[in-house]
Amino acid sequence: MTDLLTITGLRRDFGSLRAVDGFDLTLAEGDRHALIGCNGAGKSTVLHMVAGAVRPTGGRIAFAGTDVTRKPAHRRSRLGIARTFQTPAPLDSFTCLENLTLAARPHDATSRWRPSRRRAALAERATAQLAALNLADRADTPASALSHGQRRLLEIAMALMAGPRLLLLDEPAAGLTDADMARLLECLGSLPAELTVLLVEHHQDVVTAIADTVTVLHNGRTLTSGTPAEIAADPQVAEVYLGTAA
Ligand SMILES: Nc1ncnc2c1ncn2[C@@H]1O[C@H](COP(=O)(O)OP(=O)(O)OP(=O)(O)O)[C@@H](O)[C@H]1O
Repeated sequence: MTDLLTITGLRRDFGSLRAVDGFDLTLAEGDRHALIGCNGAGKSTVLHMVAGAVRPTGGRIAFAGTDVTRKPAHRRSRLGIARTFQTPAPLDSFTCLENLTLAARPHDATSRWRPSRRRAALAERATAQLAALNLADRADTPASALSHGQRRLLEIAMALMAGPRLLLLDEPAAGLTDADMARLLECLGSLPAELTVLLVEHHQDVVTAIADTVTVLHNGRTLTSGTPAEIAADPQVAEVYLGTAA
């Protein structure tokens, strides 16, 4: 497998606070990696820097052989990086189908087609994406009428409409009911094998189900990394979560 994402010495200061302090990570095509750690460890800041929403203070991010450290979010998105947010962000007054076709527009490879053919092709892809996430019966429902769990799934579907190579998921399981969690796990379990996923998540069940490898962040630095089973058995990690680590 070739490396898709290489993060080297990544740093971010907010005033005098060093939120991310020399973070390294390499992901190959198809890797499923989780970032875990206590509140304020720096997980979301790493994700924001990979997405291009927060500018690093130092370090380098390379994606598919291109240095993207200073590239704006929309350029990274065109290169194949898609993300979801801690709070789902679909457009409330638009239907699920409309949200999906809008999400695909900037990445639409059919732009030279006649408008009617183009619309039909996009709608077909969007319908297939909704079906893949068990939302087929919600195609014409406004996003505002969805449950919190369905909005999370819709947001993932929107990210997938861009045809990404790297999917960044920021706490996809936050606030979900058990039933919604089961749907989310099903959805994440059926993502294309070649799609690389970098996940920030507090729910251990989700991390164990999705991730092959895990990095534990503590005070902006990597405390340790390993398989979910290795991390679950690591006493250092337990210390961090119990608040007894330095
Ligand atoms: N825009 C910002 N301005 C100032 N400080 C920030 C900003 N964003 C994050 N921080 C600080 O940086 C540190 C890391 O925050 P971050 O959100 O990355 O942590 P996290 O590990 O994702 O936490 P959580 O699990 O609570 O989401 C925290 O101390 C946070 O308060």
